[in-house]
Amino acid sequence: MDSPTTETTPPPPTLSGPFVGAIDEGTTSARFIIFRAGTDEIVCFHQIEVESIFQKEGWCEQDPMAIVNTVNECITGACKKLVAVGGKVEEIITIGITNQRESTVVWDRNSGQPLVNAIIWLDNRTTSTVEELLETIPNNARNINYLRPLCGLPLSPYFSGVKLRWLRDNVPVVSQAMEKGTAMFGTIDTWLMYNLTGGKDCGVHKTDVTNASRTMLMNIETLQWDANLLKFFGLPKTILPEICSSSEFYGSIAQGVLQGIGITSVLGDQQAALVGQQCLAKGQAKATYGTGCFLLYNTGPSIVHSTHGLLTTVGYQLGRKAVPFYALEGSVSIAGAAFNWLRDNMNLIQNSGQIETMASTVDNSLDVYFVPAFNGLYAPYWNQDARGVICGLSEETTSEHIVRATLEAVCFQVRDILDSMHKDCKIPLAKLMVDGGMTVNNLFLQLQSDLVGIQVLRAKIAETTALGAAMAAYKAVENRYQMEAPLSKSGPREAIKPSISATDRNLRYQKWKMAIDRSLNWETSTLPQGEREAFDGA
Ligand SMILES: Nc1ncnc2c1ncn2[C@@H]1O[C@H](COP(=O)(O)OP(=O)(O)O)[C@@H](O)[C@H]1O
Ligand SMILES: O=P(O)(O)OC[C@H](O)CO
Repeated sequence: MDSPTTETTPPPPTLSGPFVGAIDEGTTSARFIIFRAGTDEIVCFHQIEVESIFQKEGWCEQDPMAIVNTVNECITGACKKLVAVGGKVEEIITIGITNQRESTVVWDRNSGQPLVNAIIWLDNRTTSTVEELLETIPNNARNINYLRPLCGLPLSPYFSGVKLRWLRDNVPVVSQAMEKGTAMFGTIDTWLMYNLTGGKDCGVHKTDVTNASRTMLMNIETLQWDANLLKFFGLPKTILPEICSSSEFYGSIAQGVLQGIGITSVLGDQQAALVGQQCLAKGQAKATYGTGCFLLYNTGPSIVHSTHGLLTTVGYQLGRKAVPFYALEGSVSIAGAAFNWLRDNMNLIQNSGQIETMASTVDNSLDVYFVPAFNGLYAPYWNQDARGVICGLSEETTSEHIVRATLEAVCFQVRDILDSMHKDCKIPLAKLMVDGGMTVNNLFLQLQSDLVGIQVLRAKIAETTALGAAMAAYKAVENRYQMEAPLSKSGPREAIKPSISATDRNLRYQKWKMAIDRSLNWETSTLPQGEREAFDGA
């Protein structure tokens, strides 16, 4: 007789660790991504958009508590997904943080509550602060590069020190707290870490060298807060976090699903992408295309001071005793953000999925050039008074041409930066590693390769920023981990090669430069004297 069969439910799936988590708090969205440790394999992730608040023209803020709550929701969401695919949260051995840089938070030491909304890096309210600071430069020099030898950066509304000075001058609750010693300052990494490690009760107040290098307050050589820079900006040292390396133990998570797990890396998002792209040797470069676009060129342990409008920044320092690696950076403030504008303000597109389809229906941009200098132009121009222009419109121009010209605008801005990098470093780049939200767009990558005339190599995973933070976090807990070793078994990166002639490329670039000329100094431009008088008299 056959033995009776018993109905059994299949065992739940199992997925063994160890895992490493990475918080990626970007300008547009926050995400928590869980990787299999030491690889680029994403086990699961959870992503939520973060709302920006535009109170006045040129202002851009976010609610600091909303940032913390969104990150906590992402952590909870991703951990649930981990369990659903058979993994165990206890096997997450460590986590890293990567973040939108320069965005500035000030909070109260006693309550742990923010004193104002976070001023986001894109925010342009501080143009007048820059003007006032320029007036204080000796010999009436008004030189935006005056502080470069100390901090590697030009004076610009972009950086946290300028935003902090604006808060000191314009928000009494902040200036009073600074005077009383109850104010605490942090970029988004610091604010998140403070909250994750216990807030007002026991939250740690730390940052890493990459984020600190974007404040204009850190000395680029000593990697410590600089007394002369603090004096220039009129800011007290008591508000500043402790500067640490990018890969070490910062503190443990105080509550929630990850309670007790250590935070062992912090990197600004662009530096994290440099690590995630494994651009770990001098001479390697990457471009990340998200809200903005940022090209980082690894200059190894040497500090290269740009004479062509690039920034000198810390690339990473992977351990307390590790040698810091530096980078030259070309920053473009409006890249993917130009498509948000086409969608939200112009109604030219409904979603980002349409961009490639629309731009592909036309063979070229019909000589339309779009300079999206909404908040001035960053590298290499550093012209805070530039404003956006669209040139070359004709009766034949359609939405499709404008969408295509918007893609090309990002490509031309990258050409501007590559030209500066070539001048500063002398060696032309043979290829460019690319990543970020815009790189899902195949047409865009072809245009990028065509308009700069070099090979473009698409990253194997889109989340290189989070990957860089995960790699640095794992390095802090696993001595044997080699960051240069292959991360995955999948084949080589996809290479996109130029398909237009150098003559065509250069002609189009000259037209771009003409469009740039029309956008520069727009905000402060006035009519020539004679014409103004005629107008006033009319
Ligand atoms: N297919 C696409 N073509 C062009 N741009 C895109 C496409 N998909 C997304 N984007 C742009 O990429 C940006 C989002 O990229 P992401 O890397 O997530 O940004 P961030 O890290 O700044 O939050 C948005 O500004 C969006 O407009
Ligand atoms: O939000 P992203 O990815 O465009 O990055 C923002 C930069 O860190 C600003 O410097």
